[in-house]
Amino acid sequence: MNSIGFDETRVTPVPPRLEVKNLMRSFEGRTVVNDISFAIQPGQVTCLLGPSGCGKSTTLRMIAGVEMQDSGEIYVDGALVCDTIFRLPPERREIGLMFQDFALFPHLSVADNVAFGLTSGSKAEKRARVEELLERVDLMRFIDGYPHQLSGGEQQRVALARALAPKPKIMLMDEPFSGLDNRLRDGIRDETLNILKEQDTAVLLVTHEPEEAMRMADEIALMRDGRIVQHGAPYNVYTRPVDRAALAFFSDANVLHATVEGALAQTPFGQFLAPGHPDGTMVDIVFRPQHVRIDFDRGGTGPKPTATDGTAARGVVQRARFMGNESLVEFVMDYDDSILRATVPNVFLPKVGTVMWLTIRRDKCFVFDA
Ligand SMILES: Nc1ncnc2c1ncn2[C@@H]1O[C@H](COP(=O)(O)OP(=O)(O)OP(=O)(O)O)[C@@H](O)[C@H]1O
Repeated sequence: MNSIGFDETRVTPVPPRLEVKNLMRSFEGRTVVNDISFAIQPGQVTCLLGPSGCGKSTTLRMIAGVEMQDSGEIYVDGALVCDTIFRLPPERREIGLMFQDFALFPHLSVADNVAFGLTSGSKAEKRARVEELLERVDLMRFIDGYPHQLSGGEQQRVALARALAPKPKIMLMDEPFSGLDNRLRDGIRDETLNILKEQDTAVLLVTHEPEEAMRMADEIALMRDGRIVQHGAPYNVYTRPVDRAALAFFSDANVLHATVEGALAQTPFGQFLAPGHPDGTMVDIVFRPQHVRIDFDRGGTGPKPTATDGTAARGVVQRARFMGNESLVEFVMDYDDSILRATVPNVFLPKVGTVMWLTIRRDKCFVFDA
């Protein structure tokens, strides 16, 4: 009982719109989806992000009902949709699908394509729903046209309208924007997201592109070898990676190798705290190129050591490239001839062979078991 006499323990929690529990799937003795669990709320976008072959599409196909799991359960609004005994057919799951090849029916008009999934309602009601959706995706002028008369982006918007027509509770999207050219993609991504949020649809988006996941997701589930290795808000997944591979999936990564002595790792950039790593173990100190600071050589010395940046180490410019918003400078380091990369905002293109001193932002480094 709380202070206003309300018994919070008797409130039934609202179940997630989509919940999957312990999904498993093997092909020919190889486990490709390994104990996947997650939940998505209405209006929330979760991205399954991972390299090719890690099991993203298989997970999505099991939720859609076109692939059967070996074990595990799928729930929609708290109701069981599929386990190893019970299986609701795909068309009764109230799930919409969008894929890269959005496969509109070429012989059907735009209106008939959008109406395709509408099974109930009178002819007039169906027509009204089609018009409402085509208005929403700004394609009313094409209502009587055919797919071949539309650009890739317009076809994609028709596919979205078609998927939304039966008012699905959940939208499953498998790399839906990868067939579009860059100029179109950002606009269509944002517009699609606005519409799905507006309709309170729970969205599961599969992608192998970190930028797409960061741009679209409320939550990212990072997958590797059939497992979710990290799950959280994009900011947390990016800034607190669980391991070196998770960090390197989002950006270029520099690595220093060191051995731990007395909970400290000694490196050419000074000491790093390595709590929890026993003495004698090898660790990788990993950091992104944007967290490397560059200083000019001052008669054979670099900047003085500081608590935040540690000791400077000397390197020689091997390559410098202008990348648009930033410049990428590659150094061969004096201490072991390894390569370190630094990015600098705007234009900074030092000549090959220039001697410089590098320091690393200590608070942006991660110490992982090697
Ligand atoms: N029907 C099948 N029979 C045999 N192996 C399969 C089958 N479907 C998928 N696989 C294998 O399962 C693994 C995971 O495939 P899946 O399509 O889920 O990966 P993905 O992460 O979506 O990759 P991509 O981004 O390339 O589509 C792959 O190695 C694939 O070859």
